[in-house]
Amino acid sequence: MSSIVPFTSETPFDKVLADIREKGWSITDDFFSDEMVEALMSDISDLDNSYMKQAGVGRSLDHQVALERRRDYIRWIDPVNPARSAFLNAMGELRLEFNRRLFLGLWDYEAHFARYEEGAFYEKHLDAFKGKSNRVLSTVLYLNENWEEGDGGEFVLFDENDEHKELGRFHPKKGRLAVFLSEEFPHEVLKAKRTRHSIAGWFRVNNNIQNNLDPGQ
Ligand SMILES: O=C(O)CCC(=O)C(=O)O
Ligand SMILES: [Fe+2]
Repeated sequence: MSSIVPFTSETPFDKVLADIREKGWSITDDFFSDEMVEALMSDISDLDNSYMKQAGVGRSLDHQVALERRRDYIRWIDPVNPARSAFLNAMGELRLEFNRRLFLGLWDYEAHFARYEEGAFYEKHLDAFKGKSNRVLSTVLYLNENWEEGDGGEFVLFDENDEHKELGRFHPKKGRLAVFLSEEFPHEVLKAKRTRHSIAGWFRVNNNIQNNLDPGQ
């Protein structure tokens, strides 16, 4: 076990759970302790692009790199050091809370670091298509110190019933956590004007689609 204290609040999950129950999405600042977010940021900052891969779109055999649609570098997270272990454990606790209090039956959680270099973006998309994916809830934790107006890279969330109606634009600022229903909410990442770091993740159910447990992308 690591010695990183993940949360500062005594009741870290309440707001996220209430938001998801009421509207299906949540933006929460300071969900994790500064210590946790800073450990994750220093971890990803040390990763050279050559240890990451150009992200693609589509799953499994349909998977392809599509630079006109997204331009981030990713690295999947395994519990190989204290920061990554603490993060996966904390998200595991959140998973259990979702199951206890909202009966979502979430089976596991997968996540990757993402790096958007200057000029990178991710066009509007859904993280899961109905009946085609095990992804139920998407999460994005932002790691960037001092993100300012003009730095671009906003996360834009759209209405579940009208993909042209914006629900909000959010800076990818340090410690901010976005959570939303993967099949319901279109979203995009606007062009970043400086390097932008985050951790994107998905809580999944075990639908056993085509005898495959949703292979990582
Ligand atoms: O980084 C973000 O704000 C969103 C990333 C995203 O939509 C994804 O990786 O699927
Ligand atoms: Fe997404």
